[in-house]
Amino acid sequence: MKIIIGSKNPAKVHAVKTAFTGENLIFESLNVPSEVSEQPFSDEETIQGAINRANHAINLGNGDIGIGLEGGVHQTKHGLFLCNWGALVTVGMAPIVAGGARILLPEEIAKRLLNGEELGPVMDDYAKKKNVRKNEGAIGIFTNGLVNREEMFNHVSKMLVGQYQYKMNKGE
Ligand SMILES: O=P(O)(O)OP(=O)(O)OP(=O)(O)OC[C@H]1O[C@@H](n2cnc3c(O)ncnc32)[C@H](O)[C@@H]1O
Repeated sequence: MKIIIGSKNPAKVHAVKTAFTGENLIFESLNVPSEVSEQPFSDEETIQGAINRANHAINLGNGDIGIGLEGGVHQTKHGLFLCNWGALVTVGMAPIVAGGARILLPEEIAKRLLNGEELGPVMDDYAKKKNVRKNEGAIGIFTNGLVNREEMFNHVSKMLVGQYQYKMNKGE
């Protein structure tokens, strides 16, 4: 089975690879467009980005399964939350979607995003590190390393694969 991952971000690629079990699995990772804003600003937009990435991945890579993972933020009356979504697409099935754990972003980060900055560079600046988005992620920084981005996306990926297996077993 050929699984195409719609990103070359190592935190995402490792997260997907370790979510699948079984034999004869071939993985390929491709940079594909999300066709949403560089910084998605709602659950709706972030889900759409994940689905778009999954669709582009399966088509471009000529795979059996396409996976898209997308990071964004979502405004609530309690503040701006980090949100992450994943989508799995395969022929003959509606897209399967799953969401990741979410945490409230500090006010100083939220302000910068509301002023149009992107979370990736803002996190590097805030944490005085390079490529936070490819490593522990904002979730890793703000949970003191207890939950990192790969782990969070691995949970999302397992929820995608598990739902896919359930539907396949039921013959849906
Ligand atoms: O290489 P790709 O797959 O594009 O990965 P990405 O991290 O750049 O892209 P996402 O679409 O997942 O995230 C959208 C934006 O939010 C940033 N972002 C999202 N979650 C983040 C996190 O946990 N830590 C740091 N930046 C994050 C990210 O860097 C982008 O600027």
